[in-house]
This record gives sequence, C-alpha cells and structure tokens, in this order.
Amino acid sequence: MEIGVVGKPNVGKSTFFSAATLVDVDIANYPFTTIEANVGVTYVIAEHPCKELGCKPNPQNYEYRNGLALIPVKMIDVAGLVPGAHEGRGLGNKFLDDLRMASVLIHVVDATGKTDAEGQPTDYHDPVDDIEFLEKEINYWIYGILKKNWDKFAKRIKLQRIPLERAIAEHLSGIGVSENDVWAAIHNLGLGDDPTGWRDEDLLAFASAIRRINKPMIIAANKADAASDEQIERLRREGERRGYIVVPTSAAAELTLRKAAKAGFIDYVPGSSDFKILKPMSSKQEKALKLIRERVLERFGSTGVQEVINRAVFELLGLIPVYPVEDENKLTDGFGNVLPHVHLMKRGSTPRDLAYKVHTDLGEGFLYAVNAKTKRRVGEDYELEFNDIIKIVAVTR
Ligand SMILES: Nc1nc2c(ncn2[C@@H]2O[C@H](COP(=O)(O)OP(=O)(O)OP(=O)(O)O)[C@@H](O)[C@H]2O)c(=O)[nH]1
Ligand SMILES: [Mg+2]
Repeated sequence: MEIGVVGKPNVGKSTFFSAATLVDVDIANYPFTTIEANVGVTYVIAEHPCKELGCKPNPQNYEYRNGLALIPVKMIDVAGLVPGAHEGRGLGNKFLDDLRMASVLIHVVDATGKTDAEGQPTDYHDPVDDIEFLEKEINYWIYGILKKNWDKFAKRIKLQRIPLERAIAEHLSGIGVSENDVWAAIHNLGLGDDPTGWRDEDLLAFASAIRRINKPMIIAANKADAASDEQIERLRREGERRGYIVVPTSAAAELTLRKAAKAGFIDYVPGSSDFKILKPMSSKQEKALKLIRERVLERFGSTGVQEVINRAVFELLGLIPVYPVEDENKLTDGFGNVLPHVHLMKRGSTPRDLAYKVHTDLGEGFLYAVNAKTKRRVGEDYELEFNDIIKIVAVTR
C-alpha cells in the first residue's frame, strides 16, 4: 500500500512528506524544487489493543509508543503539477507514473492563497480552483494510459469476445486497477459493452470514474498556520461540497516538532495536541516551539498531518488493523511474543482473508478462527473489526 502526495508546485508537498517520513528532502519557496520523486516510510497510528487489555506487546512489523500502534506505510512525494501538464506544460505529467501504484492520494493545497496556479508567490489565488485543476490533470493522465492503442484494443476485445472488465483491467493493470474497479466505473457511467462505440468523451468520463474509485483523494489545507479562519472554512466547505475530507494542516509545524523530538528536545507523539520539553534549548528554538503551540496546536488541536494520513488509510481506504495470534489466551505467537504482527485489512474482510495474508497455507487450510477478545469461535462469515485479535485454526500439510 502506498500513499501519494500530490498538488501544484510550492504548496508544501515535500514539507508534508518530510514531516511524515523524517526523510531529508529539498524544501524551498519556489516551484519545481522536487523533480525526482521522494520515497519513504510513514506511519498510520491507531490505539493499540494493549491499552485496553493491559498487555505489553513485542512488535515485529510495527512500532509501539504510549499505548499506540505505529503501522508503517510507504509514502511518495512527486513534482508539482501545473494546469496543462497533460499537454506537456511544466514538467508534464509523466512523473505521475511514480504514483501508478498509489492507492490513495493526499492533495496538498496552499490554504493561504499565496501561491498561484504555477506555484509562484502571489497576493491572492483561490485555492478552491486547485481542487478541480488537479482532478482534471489526473483524469488526463489516466486517459492517456487508456488511450494508448485504444482503437486497436477495442476492436480486438469485440472481435475475440474478451470479457470487457477483464481486458480493461489488464490494460490498466499498470496503475493497479482491478476488474471490480472497471465494472463499477462502467456501471456508474452506463457505458455500453461495445468498447468500439465509446467516444472520446466517454473515455475521459471513464478515466475520471476510475480516478475516483482507484485513487481516492483527501485534501490537506496546508500552511493553515498562515491562513485565516475564513480561508480555511471556505476551503473546507467547498472541498466537502465536492465530496472530499478536508483537514487543515501545518506541515512546517509538524516538521519542526518531529525534528525537535528526534533530537531529544521534546516528547511529541505525532497527531497529539501538545508536546513536553525534555531538555534546554536555545531561546530561539524555544520561541519557535511556543509559537507552534499557540498558533497551531491550540488553534487546530494538532498539526493535522497525522490526521490526514490516518483518515486517508482508515476512512478513504477503509483499512483496519488486525492482530493474528497463535495462543489466544496469552495473545502470543509461537515464540511467546505478545501481538508481534499487525495487518491492515480491508473493512469487510474475514478471518480467512487474514489467514491468507499471514500465509497461503494458512488460508488454504483454514478451518475456523477464535476472537481472542471474546474467546468466541468465529467462522468464515465473520467480519473482522478494528483492532481484532484473531487466532486462526487451520489444517496444514
Ligand atoms: N507557513 C507555512 N509554510 C509552509 C508550510 N509547509 C510548507 N511551507 C513552505 O512552503 C514552501 C514550499 O515548500 P515545499 O515543501 O518545497 O513545497 P512543494 O510542494 O514540495 O514544492 P515543489 O517541490 O516545488 O512542487 C517552503 O518555503 C516551505 O517552507 C506550512 O505548513 N506553513
Ligand atoms: Mg517538493
């Protein structure tokens, strides 16, 4: 699973990325600072079951802090997109290919309106315009992939009577589109099952539907520290009207806090509403942190960065953390480790899906499962819940 960070130039994508991953990257107040994509690991953060159960975990594929599970996910920061990128303006949109496998996108918007459509400093630009422009450029990117050899492709499907959903999903497999995605897009649009009859505008509408299904997007109303309440409220209202979750963020504040925490100056858990000073620092540093407390944490409740990541994964993608165990009484694996592994599962998944995720053999030999919290035996039709702890019983060869 990958999270992509997108937006026009100079809005704070790399600052957001660096805050989220602690990877050092170039950050500067001019467009196209980033050209090659930056890749790193960030964390989604959820309450850990041990908080409720009073256990002490031995995490192997995640981290544990103050009763929270920090679950790693890949994040990618790409170059800025400008209007007309699909016609080659700016850096074009070829670098979007770096986002082929992203399952969710964070659209970073400059909520202050102080960067124009090209990423240049300006007195006022309406950030609401950025929402539609980005949708359009991504639509054209998918359209471009779709359009490649389309006529020949459509004729072949028709002639050889290849199932439409399967053929198009294969055509778009490079961006991680499934047959279900294709089916949903075709049905949402009411497109006919003869692809040779699809007009250009049908293809574009199809690309747009695929984008909504396959690359869901959340909006980070960034530079919130420098934006007025009215600016943020308007962006939130207009974003929500278009179906988006909008979260005010200060990527710059988050970056400062995480760096200060890494250097041992403060105790700060990403996503929280305050920090604790641990050791003396220069008066300049202390002043900067105090400003963050007053202007960001007290005003918004957090810097918003972690909230964006969590909501992208838990709400937009509908993933839930689930912990497999071998001994449901001690919550351990075969080596005595308490809750060593967590898996992010799609909401609606079953214990058998979890079994497959742990190991193919376990999935194939699946008999039943035990919900370790209730000690109840659950079958194949049980829907896994957030923070479930599951023992899988299977016959293995
Ligand atoms: N006030 C404020 N400034 C920010 C914030 N986030 C980023 N900036 C500033 O915005 C400018 C651009 O930041 P970058 O992270 O380089 O932006 P980008 O979107 O990656 O830019 P490109 O790579 O050129 O597309 C820098 O001067 C940052 O310090 C924020 O939350 N608040
Ligand atoms: Mg950048």
